[in-house]
Amino acid sequence: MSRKASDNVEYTLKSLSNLMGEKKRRKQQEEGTGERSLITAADSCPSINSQGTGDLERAARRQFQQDVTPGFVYVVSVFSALGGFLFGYDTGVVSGAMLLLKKEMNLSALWQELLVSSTVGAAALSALAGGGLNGALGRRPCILLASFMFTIGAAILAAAGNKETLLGGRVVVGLGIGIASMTVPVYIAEAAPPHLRGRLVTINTLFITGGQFFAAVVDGAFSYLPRDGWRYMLGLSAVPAVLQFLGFLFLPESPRWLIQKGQTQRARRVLTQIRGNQTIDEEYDSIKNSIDEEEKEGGTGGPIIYRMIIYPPTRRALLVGCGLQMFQQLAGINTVMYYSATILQMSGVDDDRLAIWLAAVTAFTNFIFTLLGVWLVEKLGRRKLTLGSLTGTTVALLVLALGFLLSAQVSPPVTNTPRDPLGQNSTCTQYSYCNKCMLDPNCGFCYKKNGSSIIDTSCIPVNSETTDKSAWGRCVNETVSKADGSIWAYNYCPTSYSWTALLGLIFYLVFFAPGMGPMPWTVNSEIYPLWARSTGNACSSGVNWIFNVLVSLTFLHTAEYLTYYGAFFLYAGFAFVGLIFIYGCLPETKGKKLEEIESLFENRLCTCGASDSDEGRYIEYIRVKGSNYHLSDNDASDVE
Ligand SMILES: O[C@H]1[C@H](O)[C@@H](O)[C@H](O)[C@@H](O)[C@H]1O
Repeated sequence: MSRKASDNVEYTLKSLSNLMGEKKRRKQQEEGTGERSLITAADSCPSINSQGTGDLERAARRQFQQDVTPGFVYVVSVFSALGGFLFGYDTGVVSGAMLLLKKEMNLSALWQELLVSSTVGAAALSALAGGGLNGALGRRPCILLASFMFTIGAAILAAAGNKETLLGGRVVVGLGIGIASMTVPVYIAEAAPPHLRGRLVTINTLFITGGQFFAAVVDGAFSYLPRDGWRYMLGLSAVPAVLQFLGFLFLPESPRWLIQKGQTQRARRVLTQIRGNQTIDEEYDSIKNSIDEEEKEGGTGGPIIYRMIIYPPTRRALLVGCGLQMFQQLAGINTVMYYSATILQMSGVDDDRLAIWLAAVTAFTNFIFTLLGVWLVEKLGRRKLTLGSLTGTTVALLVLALGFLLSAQVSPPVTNTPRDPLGQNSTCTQYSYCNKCMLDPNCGFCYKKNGSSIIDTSCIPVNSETTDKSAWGRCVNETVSKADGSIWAYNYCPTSYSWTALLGLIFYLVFFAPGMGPMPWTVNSEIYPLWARSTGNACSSGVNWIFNVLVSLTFLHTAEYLTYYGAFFLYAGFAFVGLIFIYGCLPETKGKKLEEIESLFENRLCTCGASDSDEGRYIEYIRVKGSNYHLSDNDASDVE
C-alpha cells in the first residue's frame, strides 16, 4: 500500500474513533484500550467489511462536519442575516416606491432626495452610535432593537398620510439599518467556528443583495397597481422584521461578549449550545485568556476609540477596516445599481416597465455572484478574493466609462429646435448635441428611428411632475408620441455603442459582487480584538454609510461637471487606488481564531502576503478532540 493510501486509511480509522464520542475515547485512553476499540468499531461497522473504506471515510467525513458545524450555528446566522435582508430591501425598494410616490404625493425633487438619503444618513449616525450600544448592552439587544425599528418604520411608512410622516418612517428604518449593519456581522463572527466564519458572515451580504433583488421584484410587481402600490412596497418589510424579532427572543447572546462581561456560566451554556457535541473548554479558555491579555494591552484609561488609536495593532486594523469600506463605496456600487436602468435604456431598452424588470435582473446578478463569494471565501481566502474582485471591478469601470465615452462621441446632433409654446425661456434649446441635453436634469431628448439611424431630434424641457414625458411637443404623452413615431429619452442618448456600457455593467457586477461587496463586512467583523470590536465596526460601518451618501448624492453633479464617462473614469481611479491599498495592507484572516488575528497587525504598518491555513481547521479539529494523530497534507486538503 502506498504511503498516501495508508495515511488515508489511518486517518479514516482514526476519524472513525471520533464517532464514538469524546468521553468514551478518553476512558479508553485511560484504560489503554484505544487501539483495540478502534478495531472493535471497525468490526461493528458493516461497511468496513462489505464495501471497504469508502463508506467509512464518508461516514467519518460526515461526522467531522457535524462535529465541527452543529446546525444551530446556521440557525443563528440565518436569523441574524435577516438584518442584512432588511438593509438590502429598505435601501433598494425606495427607487420603485418613489416613482409612484412622487405622482401621488406630488413630491418635489428636493423631497424625493430627502426621502432617499434620510435613510442612509440615519444609518450612518446609528452605525456610529451602535458601537457604544453593542459594548454596553450586548449584540442580542441591539439586533432586537434594530428589528423593532424596522417593524415600526415599516408600519409608519405603510400608513403615512403625508410626506412629513414618510420622512419620519424613513429615518426610523435608517436607524434600524445602521445598527443592524454593524451588529450582525460581529454577532455571526463571534458565534461561528473559525473554519466557517468567513462563509457565515458573508451570508449576511448575500442576504443584503437578496433583499435588494426582492425589493426590485416587489417594485416591479406593485408598479402595476393604480393607487397605493408604494404602501405595500414599503410596508412589506415588517414581515421579516417581525420574524427576526421573534426569533431573537429565543436566540442567545454572543458568548464572547458574555465572557467579557464576566457572565461565565451563561457564556459556557451558550458555547455548549452553539458547538454541539464538541468540548468547549479549550475555546472558552482561549477566549478568556485573550480577554485578560487584551485588558492589559488595551489599557483601561480613556474612550475606546482613543485607546484604539494609540495602540498600533488596533490603529492598523482600524485603518484597514475603514479603508476597505470607503473603497467599497468609492468603487460606485450603489450608483451602478441605481443607474442600471439608465445604462440599460442606453443599450436600447426604451420601455420603462421593461427597464424596471431589467433592473431586477441586475439586482439578481449582484445576488447570484455574492453567492459565489460565499463559496470562494473559505477557498481563496479574504485577501485573494478581494484583490481579484477589485482588479476586475476596475477594468469593468473602465469599460463602462469607455461605453459612455463612445456614446457621447457619436452622440446624435439636435436637428429641430421647435419654439416653446409655453413661452418659458428654457436652457434646453441651447444644446446642439444629445449628450449635453441629457446631462441637464431639466431636459430630455425627443427623436425618431429610421432603421438604425436617429432622425428628427429635439432637446425639450421635461414635464415638471414626471421624467417620463416632455413638457410639450411630440413627446408630451404616450398617445401623441406613438402616433408620431417619436421616442422620449430622459437621462440617456440613443447610440449604437451602448452595448459597451451594458457589457461594463455585467462585468462590474460579476467581479464586484463576490469580493468587494461582502469582504469589507466580513473582514471588519474579525480584525479587531474583543475590547475594540464594537467600536471598530461602528467606525467602519459609519464610514461605509457616509461614503454611500457622498457618492450617491454627488453622482448627478459629478456627471454634470465631468459627464458620465468622466464620473466612471473617476470611480475607476478610486478603485485603482483601493487596489494598491488592499495589496499593501490587507492580511489573510482565513482559518484563524478571532483571538489570533490581532497578531497579524502587530509588526508592520501594512501586512503583505497571505498566511493561508488550508489545513488549519482540520488540524484544529483533531487538536480539540485531544488526539495526536498525524495528518498528511493530502488528508488535510482533501476534506471538504
Ligand atoms: O456590501 C453591500 C452590497 O454590495 C450592496 O449591494 C451595496 O448596496 C451595499 O452598499 C454594500 O455595502
